Amino acid sequence: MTLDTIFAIASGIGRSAVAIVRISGPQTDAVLERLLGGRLPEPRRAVLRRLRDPATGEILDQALVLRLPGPASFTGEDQAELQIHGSTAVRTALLRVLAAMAGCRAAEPGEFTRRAFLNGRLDLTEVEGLADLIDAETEAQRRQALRQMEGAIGRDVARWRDRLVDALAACEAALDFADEDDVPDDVASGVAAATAGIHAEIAAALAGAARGERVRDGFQVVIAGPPNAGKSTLLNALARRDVAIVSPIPGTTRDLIEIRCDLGGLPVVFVDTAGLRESEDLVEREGIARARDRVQRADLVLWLVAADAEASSAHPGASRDAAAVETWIPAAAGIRGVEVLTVATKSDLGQAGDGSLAVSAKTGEGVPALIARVEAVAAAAMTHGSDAVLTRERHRAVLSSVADCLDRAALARQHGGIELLAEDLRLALRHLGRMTGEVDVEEVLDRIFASFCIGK
Ligand SMILES: Nc1nc2c(ncn2[C@@H]2O[C@H](COP(=O)(O)OP(=O)(O)OP(=O)(O)O)[C@@H](O)[C@H]2O)c(=O)[nH]1
Ligand SMILES: [K+]
Ligand SMILES: [Mg+2]
Repeated sequence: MTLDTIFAIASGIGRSAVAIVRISGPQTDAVLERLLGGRLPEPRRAVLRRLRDPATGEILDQALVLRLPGPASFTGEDQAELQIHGSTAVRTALLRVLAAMAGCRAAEPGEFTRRAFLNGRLDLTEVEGLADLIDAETEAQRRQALRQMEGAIGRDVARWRDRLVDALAACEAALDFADEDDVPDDVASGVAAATAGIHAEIAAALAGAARGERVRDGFQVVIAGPPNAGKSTLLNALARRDVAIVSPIPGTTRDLIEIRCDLGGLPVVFVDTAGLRESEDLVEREGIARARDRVQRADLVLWLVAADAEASSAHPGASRDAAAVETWIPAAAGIRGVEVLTVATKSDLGQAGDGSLAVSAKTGEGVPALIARVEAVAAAAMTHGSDAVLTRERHRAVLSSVADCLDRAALARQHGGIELLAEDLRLALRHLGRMTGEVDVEEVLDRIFASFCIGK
């Protein structure tokens, strides 16, 4: 099977001073020869050359040309990179000429990385780390993605794998030599010690998984409270732009509105929600249902109570005293098991209850203090202890299956035979192989590569 040679602009869309065109595949040198009119540059040395349309001889551009022969390239194949001028006209002309060359075609999103994976240059977790690094918006995300791209997960998986393979080999040796089905004592205790050790390490990794996922997806702060508490006004103040509609009419907001922020290098997502109250309006009820759902999945809820709460409260008989309102409303709204920070809004209109943060989105008073509080809570949740290793739900699912197999292996050792024990260890190894992509995972691959941009 001969592979196509693929090409793509790797430097993003739109006009720029310089654009980078990447080429990878068996025809790379032939393509370069034709574009340069003979004489290939030395490997890994940047040279300034003219690019020509081989069909007409017309000069397309001057480019910095880099030839990167495989297998020591990103994809593992012969590769080249052309730094051209980043105008639409130059890009279009070069892409047209490349597309016309035999065996060449435009790359699919993530196709360079897919080839790197298939050629063993990256394992699946490193591919994920690379995808996250390209998407990283904050320092915490950059650090975490870089660690993963450099093989942090792969190294743990390799250690667990080695020890499982040893344990399995001991079982199989015992199977070959024992006359009966019982596990010889010395083999059994050695295998038990190994699997218990691996199990403990996997449990520790799983315990830190939520932290890693939070860094990747952002710490979720949901702004909730009764209608007209000033939720949308606060979101706009945090975003410093007019994201959400504000009005004196209670029940203005229906959709969830998200903004992503960088608080001291940590990714934080603020979500504005529909005011919580009983409503007959079909659309508002749907908005309230979405708000409740989002509140339950929040890392932190900002419960907003207005200084003029009585006027806007949805609850008949609500106390005029803001302090009393704040103590019963989050629980009355069914918020449980989620960290809640009560915020007294519209402080320009009156006195807030004691103990709560007072803000006025109108004057800006108290907003920096609120941001500092949120940042402190987010920092405690995301940077506590050692750096997290697992960063995706996929990792958690794979390692949970491995842990289940090890639990079964422990039972097999006590109650079953060595055959069963060996089978559970084999299964554990198979599951572990899904983590790094050694075991066939086409569906996972398609999902991961589809999220890449073109040219990577
Ligand atoms: N004086 C004053 N008025 C405010 C402040 N924040 C909001 N308001 C006013 O309060 C009213 C309601 O504000 P919104 O931001 O729409 O309130 P909300 O909580 O999003 O309301 P719903 O989306 O309907 O649940 C508007 O008239 C705002 O101008 C504030 O800090 N001070
Ligand atoms: K409103
Ligand atoms: Mg609103």
